[in-house]
Amino acid sequence: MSDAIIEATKKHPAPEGLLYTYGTAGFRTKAEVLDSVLTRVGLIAALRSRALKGKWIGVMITASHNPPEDNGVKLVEPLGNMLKEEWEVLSTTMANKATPEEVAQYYNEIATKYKIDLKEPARVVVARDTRASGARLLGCLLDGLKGANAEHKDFGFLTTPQLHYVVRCLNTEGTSEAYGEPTEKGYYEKFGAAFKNALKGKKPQGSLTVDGANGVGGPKLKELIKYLPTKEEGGLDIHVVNDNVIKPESLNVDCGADYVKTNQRAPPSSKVGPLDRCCSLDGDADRVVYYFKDEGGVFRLLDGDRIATLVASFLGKLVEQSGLAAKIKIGVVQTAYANGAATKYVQENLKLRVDCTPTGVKYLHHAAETHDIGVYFEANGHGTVIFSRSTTDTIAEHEPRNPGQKEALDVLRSTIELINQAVGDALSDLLLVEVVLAHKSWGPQEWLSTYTDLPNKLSKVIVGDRRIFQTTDAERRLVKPEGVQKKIDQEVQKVHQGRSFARASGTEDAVRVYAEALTKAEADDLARKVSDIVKAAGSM
Ligand SMILES: CC(=O)N[C@H]1[C@@H](OP(=O)(O)O)O[C@H](CO)[C@@H](O)[C@@H]1O
Ligand SMILES: [Mg+2]
Repeated sequence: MSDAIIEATKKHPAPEGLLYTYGTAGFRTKAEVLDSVLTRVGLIAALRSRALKGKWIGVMITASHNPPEDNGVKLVEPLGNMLKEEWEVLSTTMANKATPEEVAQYYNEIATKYKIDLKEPARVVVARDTRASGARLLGCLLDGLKGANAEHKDFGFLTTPQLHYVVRCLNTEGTSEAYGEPTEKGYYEKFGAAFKNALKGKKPQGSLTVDGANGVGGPKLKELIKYLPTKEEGGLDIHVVNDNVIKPESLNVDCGADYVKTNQRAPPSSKVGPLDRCCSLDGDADRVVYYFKDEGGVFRLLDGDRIATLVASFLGKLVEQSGLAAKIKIGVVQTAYANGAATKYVQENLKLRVDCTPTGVKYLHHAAETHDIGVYFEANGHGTVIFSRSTTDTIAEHEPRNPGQKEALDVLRSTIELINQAVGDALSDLLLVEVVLAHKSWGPQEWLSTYTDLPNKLSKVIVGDRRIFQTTDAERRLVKPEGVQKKIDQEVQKVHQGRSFARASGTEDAVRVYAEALTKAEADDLARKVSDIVKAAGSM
């Protein structure tokens, strides 16, 4: 075995002087320096599968919303969750081993430490987004899998959530927890049918224009549309734009969820009329944000916070109408980037509990698991809803007492089917939003009117070493460098309804500064002041 591993690793030598980290979203950097990482990720995936007695492990090659020249890779656990943290550390160490011999030695060390039987089968399922470098990197990964004598299935192009779906299906096939058919077609069939059932005869109003960020989401959505009821059948009128995957250099350029959320504007190519619903996916279709032009022609954003509040209120009502309010409690999980107005709305109007976690889906997902129904979304549009096992059982077994309860219960059950519980999924999320809007007979303006966002600003500050910025309280306060938080507090107090925090990014070499206040001018000014404080502290 060691010889095969040495051979595979030799084919893709690690560039000198680079340090790789398995961060919040796996390994992610310029594609040209990722070959060696992919081969080693293949080895880790094989070990992880063997450690779990041959369960299927997923490997997704993507750099999400990053520019076209970047790429990345992340591992998926058997039920579609993010990689266990302990294994993130092993992956980082493996990626940074200098020589093929050291790689092979470390492979064996991991096997010894975790008592992994190297004769166990290893099963790995692979997919990628539409980046030009994907094919080459896939080759590097397959070399690693071959070196570790792992069996693999290559699904070609998939969205990240589709891969998570397939992994979960493969590992639950034939059990009482079976999630669906472990194929791309199975995904479309499952979510297509759930959409139709969850609509329950309600007809979506108007049309929806979906910006595919020129990534894998566009063509996959077009495929999904074939499984949805047509407009004539009472379905949704969907238009897909920015779906040019033939030109991978256009990926995420002047389009996509990150562009819209960060710039707080529609893609320049957008041509829709007032009150037309639009949404943008990111490069691997695990994020979605909605927006529209109001009657005065002003751009209005409906971000992840909005999706969370919309969905939480809908589910809350269904639970109540089904007669289950006493048994099932809903919680909402946010990060510090959630708009203060959204947090207040959930607590005061929806009367639901809000938890705040550090940035990164794994933290949100984990916190959401403590609720009967956990609704979690990052403000940037990444999120989903998860139902505890006992909640799913309660809903499945509940006997409705009257036609009203039955009606609500039917919708609730189909809605559960419509949600990709493995991971935040832009395609499933957008169908969910459409179902909720159809049931409420709401257009985007009604959705927007639920509360008013506080004006806000997100900035990036480049510093010498971002690791000196250490936080507490779900990243809302700095503990180091000393004295910096006090200076931030002083600035926050000077503006109306001010809130601001600074934290080191987990995916970029920068410190992010967020500020919100009663007026846009105050929010911008606060962001500038706090950025100056961070810059000064970072250059000491
Ligand atoms: C403010 C922001 O949007 N941060 C993003 C970004 O994390 P940073 O650690 O802030 O770089 O990338 C993460 C991975 O995609 C995503 O989970 C998170 O929401
Ligand atoms: Mg993404």
